[in-house]
Amino acid sequence: MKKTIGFIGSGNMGGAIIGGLVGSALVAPNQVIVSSQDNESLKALKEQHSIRIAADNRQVAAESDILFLAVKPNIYNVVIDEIKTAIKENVVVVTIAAGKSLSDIEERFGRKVKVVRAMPNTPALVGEGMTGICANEVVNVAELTDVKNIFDSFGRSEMVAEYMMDAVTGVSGSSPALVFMFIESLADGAVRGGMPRQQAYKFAAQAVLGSAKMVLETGKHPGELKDMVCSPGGTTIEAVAELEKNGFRSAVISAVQTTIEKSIAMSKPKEN
Ligand SMILES: NC(=O)C1=CN([C@@H]2O[C@H](COP(=O)(O)OP(=O)(O)OC[C@H]3O[C@@H](n4cnc5c(N)ncnc54)[C@H](OP(=O)(O)O)[C@@H]3O)[C@@H](O)[C@H]2O)C=CC1
Ligand SMILES: O=C(O)[C@@H]1CCC=N1
Repeated sequence: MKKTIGFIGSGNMGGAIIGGLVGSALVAPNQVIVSSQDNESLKALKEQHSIRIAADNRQVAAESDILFLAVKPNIYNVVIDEIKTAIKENVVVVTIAAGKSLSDIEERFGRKVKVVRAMPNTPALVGEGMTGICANEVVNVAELTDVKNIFDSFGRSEMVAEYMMDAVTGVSGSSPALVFMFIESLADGAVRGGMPRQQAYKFAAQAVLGSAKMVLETGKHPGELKDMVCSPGGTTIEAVAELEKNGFRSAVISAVQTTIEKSIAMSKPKEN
């Protein structure tokens, strides 16, 4: 890809996308330009990935063909107000903010800019991201393909209707936090059984990684894969019964539902 890819914001998600993108070799490091308020993270990104650091947000806006807004949702309006007179005529703006709709972004720019709305996740950093994507009608097929290729370069992505973006936020945007809690809990259980902690994290994480791969690669229903682990009268069914007793599935469903509700609440208009 010959385009310049810009990032405003170099925090957890911006940093993960930059790391994944540069690692994938889809673009050369000097095609990536970043600005942020956080000089420490900019320095670290430059040292690690040899990308270009801009003097300010307007420089990134002026040079980018594809411009990622990777700041917190409550900073979007400030950043858009700052850059809206600096962007290139045909720039594709990519928003990754929870609860920011395509029309929120268009309205703030005050004109029909090309906008792609994406919900990625931090596993992008290790090439295993999952991203839901939608776009407004002025983004053409070639532009959308370029943006999708960026997300595909560090994992998987799928086009979804915009109304599904709140569910995407729950099931893959936020869910890594829940999975990390699950891994931590599995490891705590193993530590309780006498395993050294670092070793327990490795065993737990590899079990989760392998289980996820089985879902993706066998195409079998997760319930069938669970049944394959549960020997009659064995150890696993004891754990399954214990989790059911404690409302595990219901707790996870409610947790995802709360992220969806929060994402919807965040999209309600507020001034800043
Ligand atoms: N974290 C995640 O897992 C995911 C996050 N997202 C979305 O990504 C976006 C960023 O989240 P996340 O990376 O976690 O947040 P972070 O706070 O980690 O990163 C935001 C970055 O923007 C910088 N920043 C703040 N104000 C400005 C400004 N005016 N101009 C330029 N840079 C600025 C921050 O600097 P400083 O730290 O100095 O304030 C920081 O580097 C959010 O909109 C979020 O909804 C989407 C999917 C997953
Ligand atoms: O917690 C958040 O709001 C962001 C969006 C999805 C993951 N992190």
